[in-house]
Amino acid sequence: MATTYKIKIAARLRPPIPGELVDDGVQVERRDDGTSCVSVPNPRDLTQIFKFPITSCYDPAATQREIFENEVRPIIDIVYNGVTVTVFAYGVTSSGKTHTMQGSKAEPGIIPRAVEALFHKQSGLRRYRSELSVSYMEIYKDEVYDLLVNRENAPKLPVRENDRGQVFVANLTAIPMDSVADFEKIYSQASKNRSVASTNLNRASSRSHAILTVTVTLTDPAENKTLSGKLNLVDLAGSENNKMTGNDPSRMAESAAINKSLSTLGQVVHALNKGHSRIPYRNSKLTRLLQDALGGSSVGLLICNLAPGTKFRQDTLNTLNFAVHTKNIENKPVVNEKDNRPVPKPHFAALPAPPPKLAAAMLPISSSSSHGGRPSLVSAPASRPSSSSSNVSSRVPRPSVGGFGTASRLSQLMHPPAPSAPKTVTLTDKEIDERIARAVEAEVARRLAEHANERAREEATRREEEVAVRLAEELAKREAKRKGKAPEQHQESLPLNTLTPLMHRHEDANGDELKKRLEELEQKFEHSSREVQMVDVLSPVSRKRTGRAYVSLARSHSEKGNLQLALELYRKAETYVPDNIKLKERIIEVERAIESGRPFEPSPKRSKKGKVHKTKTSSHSSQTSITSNGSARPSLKGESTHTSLHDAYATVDDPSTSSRQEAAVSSGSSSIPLAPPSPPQPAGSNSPALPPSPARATRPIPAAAISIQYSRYQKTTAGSTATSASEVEGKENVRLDTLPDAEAEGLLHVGSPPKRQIDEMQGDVLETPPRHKKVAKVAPDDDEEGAESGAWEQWQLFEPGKRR
Ligand SMILES: Nc1ncnc2c1ncn2[C@@H]1O[C@H](COP(=O)(O)OP(=O)(O)OP(=O)(O)O)[C@@H](O)[C@H]1O
Repeated sequence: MATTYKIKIAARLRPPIPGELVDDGVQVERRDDGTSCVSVPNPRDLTQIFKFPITSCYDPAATQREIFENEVRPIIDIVYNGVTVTVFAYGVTSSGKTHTMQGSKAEPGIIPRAVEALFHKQSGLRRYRSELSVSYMEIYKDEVYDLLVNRENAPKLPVRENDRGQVFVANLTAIPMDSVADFEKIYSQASKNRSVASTNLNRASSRSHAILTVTVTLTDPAENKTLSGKLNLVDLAGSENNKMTGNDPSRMAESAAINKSLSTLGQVVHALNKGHSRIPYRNSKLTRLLQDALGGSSVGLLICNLAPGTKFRQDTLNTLNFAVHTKNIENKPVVNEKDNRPVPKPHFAALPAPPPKLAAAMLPISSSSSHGGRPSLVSAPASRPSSSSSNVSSRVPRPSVGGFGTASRLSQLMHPPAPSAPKTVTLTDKEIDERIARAVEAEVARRLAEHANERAREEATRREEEVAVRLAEELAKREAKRKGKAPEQHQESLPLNTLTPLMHRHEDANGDELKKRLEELEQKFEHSSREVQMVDVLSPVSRKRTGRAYVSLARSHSEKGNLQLALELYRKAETYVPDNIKLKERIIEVERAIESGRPFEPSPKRSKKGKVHKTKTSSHSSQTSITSNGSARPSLKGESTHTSLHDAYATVDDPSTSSRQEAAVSSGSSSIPLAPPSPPQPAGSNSPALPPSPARATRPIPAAAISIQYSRYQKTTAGSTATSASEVEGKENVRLDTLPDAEAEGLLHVGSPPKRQIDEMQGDVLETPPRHKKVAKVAPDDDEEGAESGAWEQWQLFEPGKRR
C-alpha cells in the first residue's frame, strides 16, 4: 500500500498595503497549544466569527524567510529523492501570492529561496552526479506559453499526455542551471515575460497562472540509475471581482479566464473530496497541469494568501473554504527513477526486480516508477525518452533569448516523455495492480496453453477411437458378410466397440500402431476360442441364426453319412444355442450312432405336454392348412402329399426347407400338406392368411411333426418363453420406436405380410425397414427348431396412422 501524503496547507495574511483601509476583518490566532486558526467575521452577521483551524498560519508579521524555512525547506530534500513537489499560492487578487512566491530583491520569496536551497543541497552531494534545469510557463487565457522564450516569439504550447498518462507541455523549454546566478538571470528575464497588468487592486496584477519548474536529476554512476525530482512553484492568478478591480474589457476577458480556471480548480478539489470517480482535470489547462499535485503523485503545499480588510472578507472566506477542502486531498508520492543499464527485456510474465537501493535508502515514503501515480506538473527533461540519462542530450537547442547570459544553453524539448525502464523502490497500488495483472496474464496464458495441449490430446484420442470404431465396424460388416455367404466358413471378427476400452488404454498409440494392434487382437481373437467368444458378443438373433446354419450344415453331412463331421457341426451349433434340448438330444443320437457304427436315424420328436395340439387331419383326401389362428384351411393344390418320417424331420431340421413355412400332415398313407402356420392375426384383424409357398410345400411331414410345429407355433403365439403372452399381445401394433430398447430388441421390422411370407419361404429373412410394422420376436425355446428358425415370428399388419 502506497503511503499517502495530504496536501499541506498554510495560510498567510499579508499586511495592509499603502492606501488600503485597515480593519480587523481577518485575524490569525495562535493558541498556546501551538495550533492556529484564521478567524473571519460572517459578512452577513458580523457578530459571528468563522474560525478556520490551519496548522500553519502566518500573520502579517511573518517574514519570507520564516515561511520558506518552515514550509518549503523541509520538502526540498524530497525533491532530491526523485519526488515531485508542488507549492502553489492561492488567493484573491492582491492577496500577496506573487509576493510570497517570487518576492522582491529585498524580500525574496519561495522561488529564489527554493532554487538556492536546491543548489545548496546539490553542493553537498558526493555520490551522485546532479543537474538542475528550469522551465517556466504561464497559463494565460487558458493557453500555455513558454516564459523562457521571447514573448513575441512565444507560441501557444500544447498540453499532451503520454502513453503512461503523464501530462506534459510539449516543446517547453528547460534550461540547465549550474548556479543560483544562472537561475536568477533566467528567472528575472522570464518574469518580465509574464502577463502583468495594473488593476484597481494591484498595480502589478498577475493576469496568468505561472508555473516554474526546477528539475533535479541525480545520477548514480555506480548503479547507473537516475532519479528525477521536480519542484513546481505555482503562482496562481487571483480570483477577481470585476467591480473591485475596475477591469476594462481586455482585463475582463483575462479575469473571466482566471475565474473560470479557478472555478475548475475548485471543482477538482470538490470532486476529490467527494471521492468522485471522474475528476474534471481536463476542464482547464490549469487543473490539467496541476493534476499531479491534486490527488496525484507529488507532495503538495498550498499557501493560502489572505488579504486583510473587510472588503476582502468574502474572498477570504472563499479561500479558506478552498483550503479546508484541499487539505483533505491525499496524494501518493512516487519516486521517479530510471535504470539506465541495458537490461534484457524480461518476459512479460516475470515480475520486476527487487527495489533498487538508491532511493530506498533516501526516502521513507513510498515511491514509484514514472509509470505510476499522476504525471508531473510539467514535462520533465529527466523523464524524457532518451537512450542517455542526460537531460541535455534530450533537448533541442533553441534560439537564444536576448539579455540572458545563458542563452547559449537554451534548448527546447522537442519530444514528449516516453516510457523508460524504471525500477521501483517500493510499490504503489497501481504498480501492485499492474504486477498482479501481469501475473494473472501469465497464469491465464499458461492455462490456455495447457488447455490447448489437453484439447489436442483429446482430439488425438478421439481420432484414434474413431479409427478403432471404424475398424471394428468394418470387421463387423465383414463378419456379417461372411455369415451371410457361407456359414460354414464363418470367420468371426471383433464386434463393434469390443476394442474401444483397449483404445483407451493405448491413447498414446498413433493410427498405424492402433491398426496393427487391432489386427493382432483380431487374429488372436479369431484363433482362440472363437465360437465361445462369438457367443458372448453376438446378439440372440445372430446366435440363433448361426446355430441354425450349423444345424443345416450338420444335417447335410449326416445325410451324406459323414456323421463325424455332422457331430462336430452340431456341437458348434450347440455353442450358439446351448439351451436347445432337442439339439442336445440330436448330438447324443449322432454320438451313439458313431459309437455303434450304425447308420444314424434321428429319433422322432416328442410331443410336449400342454404344447401339443391336436391337429386337424382330413379323413378324406381334401387338404387342409392350419392357419395362424389355429383354424384349418385348405392346402394349395400341387403340394406334396407324401413323406417319410425322416423326411418330416428333415423338413423340420433343415432350415433350408424352412420348417417355419410349412408343415405337412400325413395320416396313414395319405399325406395332407399343411400350409405353414401363419402368424397369428390380431383380434379383429382383416389381414388375409398367408398363402403357402408352393416351393416349400413339397415335402410331406408326419403328423407328429405337425404337432411339434404347431405346438411351437402355439408356444410362440402364446408367448410362453421369454416373451409373455400379455407382453406380446400388449405390444401389438405398437410402434417400435416407442418401446424401450430392451423391448425393441425382441421386435423385428418386417415387410408387408405377403412379401414377408414369401421371402421367408425362400429362406431369406428380411431385415429391411418395414412399410408396415412389427413382429414380436420370441426368444428361442427348447426345441431344436428354435435353433433353426429363431422362433416363429409374429407379425402384425400395422396401418400407418392407426395406433392403439
Ligand atoms: N507579506 C507581504 N508583505 C508586504 N507586502 C506584501 C505582502 N504580500 C503582498 N504584499 C504586497 O501586496 C501587493 C499585492 O501583492 P501581490 O502582487 O503579491 O498579490 P497577488 O496575490 O499576486 O495579486 P494578483 O493576483 O493580482 O497578482 C504587492 O504590492 C505586494 O508587495
